[in-house]
Amino acid sequence: MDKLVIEGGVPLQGEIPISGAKNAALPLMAASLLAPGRHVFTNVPRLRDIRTMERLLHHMGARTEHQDALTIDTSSITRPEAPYELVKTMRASVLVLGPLAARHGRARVSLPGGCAIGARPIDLHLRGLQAMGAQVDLEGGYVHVHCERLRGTAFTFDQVTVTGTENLMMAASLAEGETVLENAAREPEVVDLADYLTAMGARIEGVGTAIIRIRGVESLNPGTHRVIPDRIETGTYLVAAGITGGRLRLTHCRPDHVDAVLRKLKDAGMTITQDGETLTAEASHGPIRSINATTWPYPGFPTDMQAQFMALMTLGDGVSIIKEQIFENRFMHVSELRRLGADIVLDGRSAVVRGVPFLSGAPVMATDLRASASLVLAGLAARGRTDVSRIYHLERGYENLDGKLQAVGARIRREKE
Ligand SMILES: CC(=O)N[C@H]1[C@@H](OP(=O)(O)OP(=O)(O)OC[C@H]2O[C@@H](n3ccc(=O)[nH]c3=O)[C@H](O)[C@@H]2O)O[C@H](CO)[C@@H](O)[C@@H]1O
Ligand SMILES: C=C(OP(=O)(O)O)C(=O)O
Repeated sequence: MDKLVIEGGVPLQGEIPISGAKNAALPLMAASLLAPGRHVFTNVPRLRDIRTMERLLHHMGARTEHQDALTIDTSSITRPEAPYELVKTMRASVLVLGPLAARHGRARVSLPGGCAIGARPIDLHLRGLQAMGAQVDLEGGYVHVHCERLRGTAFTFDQVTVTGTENLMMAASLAEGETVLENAAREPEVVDLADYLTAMGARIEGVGTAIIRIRGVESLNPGTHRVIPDRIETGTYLVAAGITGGRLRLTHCRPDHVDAVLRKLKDAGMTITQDGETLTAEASHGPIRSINATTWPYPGFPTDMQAQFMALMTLGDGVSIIKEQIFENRFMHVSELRRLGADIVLDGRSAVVRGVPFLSGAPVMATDLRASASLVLAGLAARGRTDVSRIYHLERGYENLDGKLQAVGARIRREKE
């Protein structure tokens, strides 16, 4: 297994191209199950999660090829199931549930189980499918879904759920009649999925708002689609500029998708300018200002940026309170950041971060993707050497992280553990 070795203290300078969004590409890949034939996606990042979704689709009988574009041929889906071995490595596998139920009338999908950031149940996905007429049974750790053609329904989510909204939107696209989803997620990845579904022939209104209306159609056709830029990768590299005292130009991004993050980083003293699809971020000339942040569903501050923002706040000039509202246990980075010298106290769903003058390198490891990213950021700023273990988490979600950082001057390399 590889680890990342970072010699910190270099202000990063240069240009980083932003990749396509993992969390947009995964539901798009699942959507390919809705229409037999050849689906073509461009700007798909090369990541472990994308390969896992490919393996899952192969298991069902699809063929895939990832050259410049990712092509998925779903002409022959013979096994509508998602086995535990694949689902356990990637929760987003649950996104195949809606499309399989809608097109095949049956699905057998392993329950994803808990993970490092919280319990993450899928009860709302299942209740939505039941409301559309599906029979849902849990047996042997698997969800079994059976249905004739799904029926449109009115469904209100108790809680905003991104993949839940995506699953039901896909299912409703082929259902009989109209479905109204209330308290739906408004994330850009949901909008990107709706754009592709619409291109396939689906009739969807209200996407990007809390109420989505879907009028089911008899069948959909495969198409071609470009995946939106990754807003979390964008945010992570913005913090990299701020935490190292550097200046980075991020190209191929969607500045409008990172509004809440930009506001917080500007409040913290960074200068960030926008020119079309490029963001230029420069660290604060004085000390980093400590500011508070609370995570919310989009368009609020994203939970997927909480750990990286906390890394920045460890070097703030005062006290920052960071509140996590989405996941009950998304503070696994705190104990590791402390190993680098950070002063953080947890109080329920809040972290109280007292800025310190500097961080010092140390061996660290993390148990989830964004926590690992926060440790890389802290390591880039720390004095001395930081070894970040278990980088398979990072490989789930960051395309060529070490290569992109090396290109802007970071002293970062892979070594065998
Ligand atoms: C592949 C993907 O897109 N992953 C993202 C997606 O995850 P994911 O879609 O799994 O996260 P959700 O939006 O569903 O989770 C939000 C909250 O709702 C709860 N919940 C969710 C579903 C359900 O049936 N019951 C329930 O109680 C969850 O436990 C959590 O507390 O959105 C999260 C929140 O922005 C991000 O952190 C993840 O990166
Ligand atoms: C939590 C994340 O991913 P997943 O939902 O796939 O676990 C993430 O992208 O930060």
